[in-house]
Amino acid sequence: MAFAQGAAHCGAAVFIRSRSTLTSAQPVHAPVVVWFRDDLRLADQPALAYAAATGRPLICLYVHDPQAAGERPPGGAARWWLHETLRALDAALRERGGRLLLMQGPESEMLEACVAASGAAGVFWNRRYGGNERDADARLKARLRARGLEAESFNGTLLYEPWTVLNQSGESFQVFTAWWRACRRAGDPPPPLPAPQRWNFQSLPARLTQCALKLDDLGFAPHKPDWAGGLRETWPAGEEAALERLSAFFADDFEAYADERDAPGLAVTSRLSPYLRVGALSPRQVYAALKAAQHDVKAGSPASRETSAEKFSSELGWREFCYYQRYHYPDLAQRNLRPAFDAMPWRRDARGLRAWQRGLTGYPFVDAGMRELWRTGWMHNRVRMVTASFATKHLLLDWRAGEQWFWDTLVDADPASNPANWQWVAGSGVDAAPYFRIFNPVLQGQKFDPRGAYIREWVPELASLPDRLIHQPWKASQEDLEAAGVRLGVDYPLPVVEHELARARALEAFAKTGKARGKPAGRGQKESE
Ligand SMILES: Cc1cc2nc3c(=O)[nH]c(=O)nc-3n(C[C@H](O)[C@H](O)[C@H](O)COP(=O)(O)OP(=O)(O)OC[C@H]3O[C@@H](n4cnc5c(N)ncnc54)[C@H](O)[C@@H]3O)c2cc1C
Repeated sequence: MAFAQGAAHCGAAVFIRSRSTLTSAQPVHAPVVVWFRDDLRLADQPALAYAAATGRPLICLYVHDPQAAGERPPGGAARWWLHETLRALDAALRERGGRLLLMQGPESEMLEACVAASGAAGVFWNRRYGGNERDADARLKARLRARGLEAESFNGTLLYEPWTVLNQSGESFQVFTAWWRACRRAGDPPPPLPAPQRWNFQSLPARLTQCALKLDDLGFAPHKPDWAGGLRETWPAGEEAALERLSAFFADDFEAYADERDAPGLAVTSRLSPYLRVGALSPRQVYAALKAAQHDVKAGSPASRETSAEKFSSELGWREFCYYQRYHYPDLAQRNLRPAFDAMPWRRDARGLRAWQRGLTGYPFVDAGMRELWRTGWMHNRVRMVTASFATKHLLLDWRAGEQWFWDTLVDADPASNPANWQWVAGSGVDAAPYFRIFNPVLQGQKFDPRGAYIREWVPELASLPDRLIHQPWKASQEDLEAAGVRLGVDYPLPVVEHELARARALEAFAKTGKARGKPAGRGQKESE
């Protein structure tokens, strides 16, 4: 903490000393600043491409602001992932003769300090979509422009800007299918931009290097204890790793995607979400790869390619729709989008919450998911739905409690996709699953993991149970349990709640919310900065 304060102070001092240079005309050799945020890559990075095209020397900046624009700071797993991705970006820039300048402190103060100390002629960034972030970016852009600097923002995160797709009344869409159809009618997004061919970096003045931090100083990586072993084994970081994952998915798994994407034990989904989250990869790059695969005869039969392409592009669509919601409902992570849910009698159940978090609910499919999450920082989508349903319906926990746990433990924890999906599962969101659709965790497991491969991997204490019992060990006879070496209630818990009772309790609670189904109230349509 002392270090952070020191860095902030250092930045402010530089800013004040150099303020006068900002008002004069910028000399031709003045550098430009690329402010990296959720776009930690070199290719299809519109702000970087624009900056490089000016021909001016580049300063590549990343600012860690623990309270960035009043938004929620990243959770533990996301911080580790950010650390690794920043390291990879810095290495990529160094290979090209530059570096990533790291600063810590209030972000607009740090940015203006960087501008002042370097005499920069312009600042370029890709947009963010949180309400506070957009307001902060708009203010910053106005301040920089008022001082005669060029300040420009770009779309580096989405296929379709959220204010461009509205219904016939000029309002935001509430239903995914109608919204996605409208997006598709708008045509394909532009193709991805290549990484700059020529690199010209500004050598950093001493005033700036004094304020620069080392990556380890940000404190993103765990030390004592180092709990990130499972994350490290699972996720190679950076743009190169992201592009490899992208190619591997389309070469190996794409054809099976439509049929097998719901089976967590088969691992055919792309696993691109962590890379998309930090922008090591852009959605336009993914979309372009999808289009190429659709026409690639090596990617399977035409029919399977078509259905896989349809499914996969609609999943990318869901990502976009989550951002659309974040844009139109800036308090997506805090407020029930359907006000009727304000009357929901959520339970305060610390024991239940803890059992769920630790993967000890007694429902093997749920527990496998929660343990996969804890170990790898990721969970398969089907299992995310089942575990979130279990938390909000079987345990009647407020969706915000579950969302917060995912926020802390997911490497892909996303300010749009996480709350939007939690509200979808809970029933409180836009175009949400009806609350009365309550997943049966046993049937879900039997359907999507029929041989129990996924459970055997993540709940090894049950590995020797036969397939017919692995989803419901409480139905096993004493003989079966002994043969499998399981002592129920000792090696593995009995269910924390009985399914039918939990279901009835959830429906009764839901009835208390009344039938009111108000239209979610959003904020006006205004472009992002
Ligand atoms: C309760 C819950 C919480 C979630 N939290 C997050 C989160 O914090 N961050 C996150 O990226 N995703 C989240 N998701 C969505 C989804 O589970 C993940 O995006 C997906 O599992 C990532 O795996 P993949 O890359 O292999 O997906 P694929 O099936 O290969 O899909 C390709 C891409 O499409 C996007 N996508 C797929 N499904 C969804 C979806 N339902 N919503 C939004 N985008 C989607 C992702 O960017 C994904 O990488 C959540 C889902 C649920 C049910």
